[in-house]
Amino acid sequence: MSSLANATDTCLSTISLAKLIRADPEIDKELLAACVKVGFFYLDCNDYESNRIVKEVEGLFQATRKTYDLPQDAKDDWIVDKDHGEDLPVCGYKRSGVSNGSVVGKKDGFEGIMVFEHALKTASKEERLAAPGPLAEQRELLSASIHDFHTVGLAILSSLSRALGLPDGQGFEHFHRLDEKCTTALGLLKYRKYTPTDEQVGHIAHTDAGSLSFVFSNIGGLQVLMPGSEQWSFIAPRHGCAIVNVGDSLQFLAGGCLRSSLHRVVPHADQEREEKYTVVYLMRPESDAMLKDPQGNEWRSVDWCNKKFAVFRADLAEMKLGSFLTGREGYTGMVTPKEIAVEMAQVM
Ligand SMILES: O=C(O)CCC(=O)C(=O)O
Ligand SMILES: [Fe+2]
Repeated sequence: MSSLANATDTCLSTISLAKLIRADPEIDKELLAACVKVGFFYLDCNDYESNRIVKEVEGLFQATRKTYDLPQDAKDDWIVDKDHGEDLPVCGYKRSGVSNGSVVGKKDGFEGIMVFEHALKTASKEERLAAPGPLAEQRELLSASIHDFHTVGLAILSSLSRALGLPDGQGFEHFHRLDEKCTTALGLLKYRKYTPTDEQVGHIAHTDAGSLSFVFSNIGGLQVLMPGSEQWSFIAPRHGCAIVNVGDSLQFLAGGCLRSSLHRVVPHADQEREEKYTVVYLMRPESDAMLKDPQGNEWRSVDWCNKKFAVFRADLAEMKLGSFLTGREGYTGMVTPKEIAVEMAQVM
């Protein structure tokens, strides 16, 4: 269906974080337009508080690289392969290749670590953080950056609520109160270097379960299916900018008027030379927030997240049932190895 052969870098709106935090009136309209049309935008963090977030993200990349350089055994100690119960661990790890990937017949090509916001906040300060060494050593950085991302997320949610004219007290931010129990997590991902014979490649096409995702990567590979087309386009990483997207929960809270966009990660020419690392803040509503999907079914926020994870882990036949994964009935948005070969040959 889709062809990588025509894939190009897409052009997204850029929102200034400094203006957003100042609640500049222009921003409300710009942000709403971006979230209605594409559901993806760049958030330029370079102009905010002497680059605080940019520096934090650099620190997180360093800690991520160190963590993935640990021996496999040390990472396996943190494996989590089950639903989010009521009490989340501080940290969970998944190996590469445990789910379906973005290429037909291949498994996923990334290792992932999730650091859960609520568990991190409530963890005993007297004890060492229950996380791999390089992350436990960076507890302050993890806490500070997660706090900053939450603040930025609330500013986006308030801006969208203003732009939509939601009554006072009913804005999206009220479903994301600081300190309430939630499945919000900081994801630290490492994608394998790409070789055509590798059986583990990319990240399957999906919409995000939560409200807002903030993605930072060293190299390309992330693609969005542009609304109203069958064209997948690369979203190039930009220094100091988060690539922000709307997830299912916010789409549901907004009654469908904000777009939870379909995206995936496929090999990019840069990935033949180096591994792709991603730092992603996955902001999700409070666990007890109630959501209504497009079919009118009601979900507790935590149950919607768990449903998505179960689909991620399922075999292909089960994945295709319903529209949980991609928002489209039976659609998996996979590419063929041939399409990748054509794309790579064009770029070289
Ligand atoms: O690694 C990326 O570029 C995207 C990651 C992503 O889509 C996710 O974690 O939900
Ligand atoms: Fe995603």
